[in-house]
Amino acid sequence: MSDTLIKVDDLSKKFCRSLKRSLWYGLQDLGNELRGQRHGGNGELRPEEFWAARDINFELNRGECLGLIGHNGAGKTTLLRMLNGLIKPDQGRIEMRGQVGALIALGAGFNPILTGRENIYVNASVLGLSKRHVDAKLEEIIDFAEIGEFIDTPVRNYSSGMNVRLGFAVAAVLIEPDILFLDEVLAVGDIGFVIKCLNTVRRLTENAAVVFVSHNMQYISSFCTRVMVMEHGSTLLDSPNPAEGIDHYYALVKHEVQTSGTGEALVLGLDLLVDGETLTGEEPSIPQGSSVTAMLRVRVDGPRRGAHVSLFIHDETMAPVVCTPIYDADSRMLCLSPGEHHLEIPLGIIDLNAGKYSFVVAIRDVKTSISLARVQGLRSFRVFSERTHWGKIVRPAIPQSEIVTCKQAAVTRRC
Ligand SMILES: Nc1ncnc2c1ncn2[C@@H]1O[C@H](COP(=O)(O)OP(=O)(O)OP(=O)(O)O)[C@@H](O)[C@H]1O
Repeated sequence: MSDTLIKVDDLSKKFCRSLKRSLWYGLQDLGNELRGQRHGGNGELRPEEFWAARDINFELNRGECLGLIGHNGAGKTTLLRMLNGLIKPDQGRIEMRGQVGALIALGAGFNPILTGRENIYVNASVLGLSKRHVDAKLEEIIDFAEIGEFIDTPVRNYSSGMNVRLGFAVAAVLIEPDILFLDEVLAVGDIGFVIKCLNTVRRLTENAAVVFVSHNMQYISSFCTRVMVMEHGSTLLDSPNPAEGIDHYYALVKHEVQTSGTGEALVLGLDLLVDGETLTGEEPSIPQGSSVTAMLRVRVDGPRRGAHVSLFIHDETMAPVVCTPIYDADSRMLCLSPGEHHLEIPLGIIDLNAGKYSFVVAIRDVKTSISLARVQGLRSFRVFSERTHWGKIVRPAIPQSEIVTCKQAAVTRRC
């Protein structure tokens, strides 16, 4: 039988862009509430108001981890704040069962003038936990947070990383929650702490319902059993297949085509052949492991000495991941003479991690290396796979028969 811990029905929250108006509306709403009326019941917006979250519905069972993804301002934190009771919804219902732990933004609800130790006790008493319970867990919390003697320093003197360490330790170790909300908390931790947190999230998810907000698709892919994609406060997709949710999210990322250089060369077009077929559509999905050929058309108007051309693949943050310098038959950089050129460039097997990518074409003067044309954000595409792995390149699975076991090494380790 399913063990539903969170049930959300038609949840909506609106905000006002103008502070002055928002204060006035707040007073109006208070007056209405005192008279037993509730503003927004029929879903209307007053001037300068907008829906930060709109008609959100989901149920989450014990053992499930829901990943919330979407652009900045999509409404993820607003949803989490409503779930955690930090802000009141304008419409809809939330039902939750069990102890809730939450780490939303960096705050974690700590009082800056109290020490870490004092904050642990205050947090515990707010949650109705006894002093005995905290005493028994205190060392474990301090150990987990790895903040040593800083436990007796006021929290206002903590670095953002220390704040998160203590917040995570309280949420995970002290509370042992049935429901856990995590909002981008791992963004400021160092790698050692992040790995520890991720292992803890995995352990907690076995026995809790977790809602996890992150812009890191590797985290989402590794830990979430479901993904909800949000845009402008609404749910675009709620999928039990994280790979589908992540691919949908990448489809929302727009790569602007930008051109620079002296203008003495032009990129006329770039088509992709995937497993021998020309790829159509504005932003196609290429299954990981496909064989891809780039068909590049360029025109060089000058200089007479010729031009070199390079092709790069950039990821969704525009960081370069693949560089393809183009050589001639003598293994020298291909030199394009003035005129129009059609180049067929085999890129081989696409072993990129699932994600969104685009091409950059750079054409440079052979002699001076001055950029004649550089086009970026060209022919964006998505690589699709059932799993978003860690790292940029995913090597093909190695059959077990090819893995050599080194017995000597095993003996050495035992010693
Ligand atoms: N207290 C507030 N008053 C007015 N507008 C707000 C308030 N809190 C959030 N917003 C607005 O609501 C929208 C949703 O914000 P929210 O923080 O939920 O987005 P998000 O998806 O968590 O974004 P990010 O990925 O940047 O954290 C944004 O336009 C934001 O500016």
